[in-house]
Amino acid sequence: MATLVAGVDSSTQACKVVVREADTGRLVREGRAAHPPGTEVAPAAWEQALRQALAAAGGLDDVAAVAVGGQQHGMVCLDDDGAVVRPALLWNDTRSAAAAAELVAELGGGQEWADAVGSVPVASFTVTKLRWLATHEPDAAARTAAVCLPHDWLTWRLAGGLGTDGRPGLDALVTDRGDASGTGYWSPAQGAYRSDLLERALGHGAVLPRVLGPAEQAGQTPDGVLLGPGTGDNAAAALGLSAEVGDVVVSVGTSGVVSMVATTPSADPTGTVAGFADATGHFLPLVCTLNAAQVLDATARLLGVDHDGLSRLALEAPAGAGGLVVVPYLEGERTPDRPDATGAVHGLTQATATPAHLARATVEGLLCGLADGLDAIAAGGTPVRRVLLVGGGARSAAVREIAATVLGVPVLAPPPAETVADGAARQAAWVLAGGDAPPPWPASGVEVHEADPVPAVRRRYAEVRELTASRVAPAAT
Ligand SMILES: Nc1ncnc2c1ncn2[C@@H]1O[C@H](COP(=O)(O)OP(=O)(O)O)[C@@H](O)[C@H]1O
Ligand SMILES: O=C(CO)[C@@H](O)[C@H](O)COP(=O)(O)O
Repeated sequence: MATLVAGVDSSTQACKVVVREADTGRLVREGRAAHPPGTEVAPAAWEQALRQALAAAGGLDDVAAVAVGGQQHGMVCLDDDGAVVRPALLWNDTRSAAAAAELVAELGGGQEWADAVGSVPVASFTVTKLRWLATHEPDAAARTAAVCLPHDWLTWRLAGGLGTDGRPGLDALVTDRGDASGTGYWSPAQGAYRSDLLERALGHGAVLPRVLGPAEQAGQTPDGVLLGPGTGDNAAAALGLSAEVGDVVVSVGTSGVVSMVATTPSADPTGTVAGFADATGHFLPLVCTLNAAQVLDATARLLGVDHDGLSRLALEAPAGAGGLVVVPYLEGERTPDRPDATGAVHGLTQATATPAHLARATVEGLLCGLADGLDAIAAGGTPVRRVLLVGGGARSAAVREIAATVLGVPVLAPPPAETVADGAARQAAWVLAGGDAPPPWPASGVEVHEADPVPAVRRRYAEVRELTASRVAPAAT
C-alpha cells in the first residue's frame, strides 16, 4: 500500500482537502465544504468545514502526514486560555484602511515599512487589523494574548484534536515563513519577527507562532498523523505547481494574485508588490487584488447565466469589447490601494449594450488589473520564465483564452485542480520524507494559450480605471 499524505486549502470561500500518494503525488481522493460568506468569520466555522471536508475525503485514518494551506493575513486573536477573542477579520475586510494609513505615517512612510518587513501594509495585512482592534475594541485587544493566522490556528486545532476541547498551550502555535511574511510584523529578509511593530499596532505584546522551516515537523494529531508547518495559500499554490525561480503564478480565485518565485527578498516602497516569502526557503513577491472570480460571479448573476454561459458570451464579443470597460472594484480595491472605491462600467453605447460586450469587458477588466500586477512583478528584475494560470476563475475558457491577449505573454493553464491543497499535500510529503527539496511530483499536461497581444485593451482600461464612485456608507443605504 502506498503511503498517503493530505493537503488542506482553507480558502476564503471553501475548505478543500486532497489525499495523494506521498511518492508519486497521484490523487487518491478529495473533499470540500463551504465557508460562510462575509469578511468576518468565526474560526470555529473553518474547523467545522475542515472536519466536513476531511470526512468527504475519506478521513485521515490511513494518512501519514497532513499540512494546511490557508487564506493569508486573517487576524485570529486568542486569550490566555487559547479561546478565540472575537471573529477573525479576513484579508478582504477593508475596515482597517485608516489604521493602515496611520501605521504607514507613524513609521515615516512606505520606504520604512518596506525596509522593515518587505511590504507596505494596506487593510489586508494583519498588523493593520490589530491597530483597528486596539482603537475600536480595546477590551478585545486587552484580552488578546496570542495572535495567529487562519492556517496556524487550524494546525494548532489539528494538534489538539479537531472537534474536541483539546487546546495545546499558546506556546505550541506554529507557522511558516510564507504566511508569517503576510502579517506586517515578520521580516522575510531578516527571517525574524518585528515584535515592536506588533506592539505598536496592538498596544502590547502577544505570543506569536514559532516560525518553522519549510519541511520542519509541526507535531502530530492525537491519532499520530504527522503535521507539516503549512503555509499561506499563495506559497502553497507555488509549491503545488512545482514553480521554479522565475515562474509566475496568476491566480483568479476570490483574490486575484500575481506572484513569482525569486531568490532575493523584495521591498517595494510604493506598496504595489508585497515582499512575501515562499514555502521552500525562497521569496514570493506578490501583487494581490480584492476582485477576481467573484466579479465573474457578479456579471453572470446580472446576465442570468451560469459560468459556461458567461464564458461563451465573452468569447462572442471582439477584443476590447468595442470600448466597453468594466472597472472591477466591487469590493473596494487593495492594488491599487482604493479600499473605498466601487466598480464601474464605462463606454456604454447602443452598440456595446449587449450581454456579450459586458461579459467580455468583465473578463478583460479583471485581467487588466492582473496585467498591471505582472508588470510590477516583472519590474523586480527576476526574468519571467513562465506564466501559469490557476484558481477557480481559470476554469472559465474565456479567462484562459483572453488572458494571453491582455497579459501579452503565452499563458500555461494546468488542468483544473486544487493547487493550494496540492501544495500543502506536497509539503506534508516533504516533511515525511525529509531532505532538502520536496518530492518531485510530475506535472500533468498543461494547455498553452498564445494570442496576439491587444495593447489597446489595457490602454483604454488605464484611461478610465480611476473614474469610480466611492462606496455609500452602510447607514445611508
Ligand atoms: N467555470 C468557472 N468559471 C468562472 N468562475 C468559476 C468557475 N468555477 C468556479 N468559479 C469561481 O471561482 C471562485 C472560487 O475559486 P477558488 O480559487 O476556489 O477561490 P478561493 O480559493 O478564494 O476560495 C468562485 O467565485 C467561483 O464562482
Ligand atoms: O490576501 C491574499 C494574498 O496577499 C489573498 O490571496 C488571500 O490569501 C486569499 O486567497 P484566496 O482565498 O483568493 O485564495
